[in-house]
Amino acid sequence: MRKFIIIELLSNHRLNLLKHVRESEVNTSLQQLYQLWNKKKSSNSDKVLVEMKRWFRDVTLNVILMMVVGKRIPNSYEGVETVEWKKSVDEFFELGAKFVTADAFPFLRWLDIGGEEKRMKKVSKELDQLVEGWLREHKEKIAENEANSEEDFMGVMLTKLRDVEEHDANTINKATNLSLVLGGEDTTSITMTWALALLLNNRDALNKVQQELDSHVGKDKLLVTESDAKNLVYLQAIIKETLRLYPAAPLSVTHEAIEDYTVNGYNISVGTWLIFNLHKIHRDPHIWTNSNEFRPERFMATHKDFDVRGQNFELIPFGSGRRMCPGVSFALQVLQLTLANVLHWFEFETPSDEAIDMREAPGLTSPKATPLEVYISPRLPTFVYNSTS
Ligand code: HEM
Repeated sequence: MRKFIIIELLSNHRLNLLKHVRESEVNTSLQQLYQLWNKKKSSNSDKVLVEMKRWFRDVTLNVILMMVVGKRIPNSYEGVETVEWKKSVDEFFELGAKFVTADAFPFLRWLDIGGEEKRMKKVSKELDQLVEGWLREHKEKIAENEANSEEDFMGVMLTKLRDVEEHDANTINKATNLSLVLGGEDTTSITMTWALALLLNNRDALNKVQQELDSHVGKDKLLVTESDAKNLVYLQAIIKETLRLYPAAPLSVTHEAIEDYTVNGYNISVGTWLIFNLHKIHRDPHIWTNSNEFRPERFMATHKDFDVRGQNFELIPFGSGRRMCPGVSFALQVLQLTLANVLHWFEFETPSDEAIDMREAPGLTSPKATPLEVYISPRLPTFVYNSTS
């Protein structure tokens, strides 16, 4: 399934073919944000308060949903949540990060202390019903018009799994598409939320990236394209520094040893769970000077040749090796394109010019975590927003 996903969806070749989806979704979301600003601005102030965490989440979800199941969701950053199933997704992540007694003491599992297993079963059912609905719609669409069947990944999978027994084919299709939505949405949008929060606390870096945009793109051009974004080296350094300080999966994904082996002098026996503390590795003071500070410049000087694709073990926000994140290229494209555009289109300010308390974790998706509410105002001349290209 990993190979299939990479070949059919996440390879550089496939991603290039889907460039228009990313550019169009980012453009639509920016237009909506601009319209929101236009509607809410007052005669005494051109600043409008927006919940950017929700905006980042909506744009990421729309890019992924369009590619995977050919769907979009309505905006939620204007106030109320518009899609009921996001609550199930939030609960999924909350439960995934929870310490469950039975993980450490399996013999206590039958007691389900804290009731987490019961909640997990409930969430799993809700998410299954969601993706079941998408699958049903796809089948109905194909029954009406076979020609449209391969417009998105779920459609491609339906064709490829034609010869597999129906119950198994449905399970494989639902599980694969759900794992893509769950694996890609939260991680990518959290990283953008952290990046903006870090930039708001480091105004020099914010000014510098906007200057880079002005010199490479120019204030008379509305949309930053993916080919423009490739040349924004300071923005890329900001993304790496954000992924270093706030890896979206700080403890990565738990691995289980499938055989006995020795690593670095430690004997690991079969069945052992291995949890990678990426947060700690990324802040190792022996590797990173001023390891807790946000210094994107390090990726243009001392760590110029470091990338995040699993080759430099000191920086592995996407993991490394044969189970590393297959969505790395796609995630980097979405991060670069969305951040480049939103920083090009708008000025940002925190309410009452206060620094954001990073311990309050604006990046977390949990409904209890702090939203990232900031003032936005346009930074390009009005005629540019009114132009269509
Ligand atoms: C900033 C964005 C992202 C980060 C930081 C991230 C990070 C990770 C990490 C740390 C792992 C575990 C690697 C390991 O087990 O060693 C992982 C696995 C995975 N990621 Fe991502 N990811 C991101 C975006 C995405 C996207 C956009 C997708 C798909 C559209 C995706 C799909 C997956 C899948 C399917 C796996 C499981 C792979 C396997 O078990 O073989 N991720 N990701």
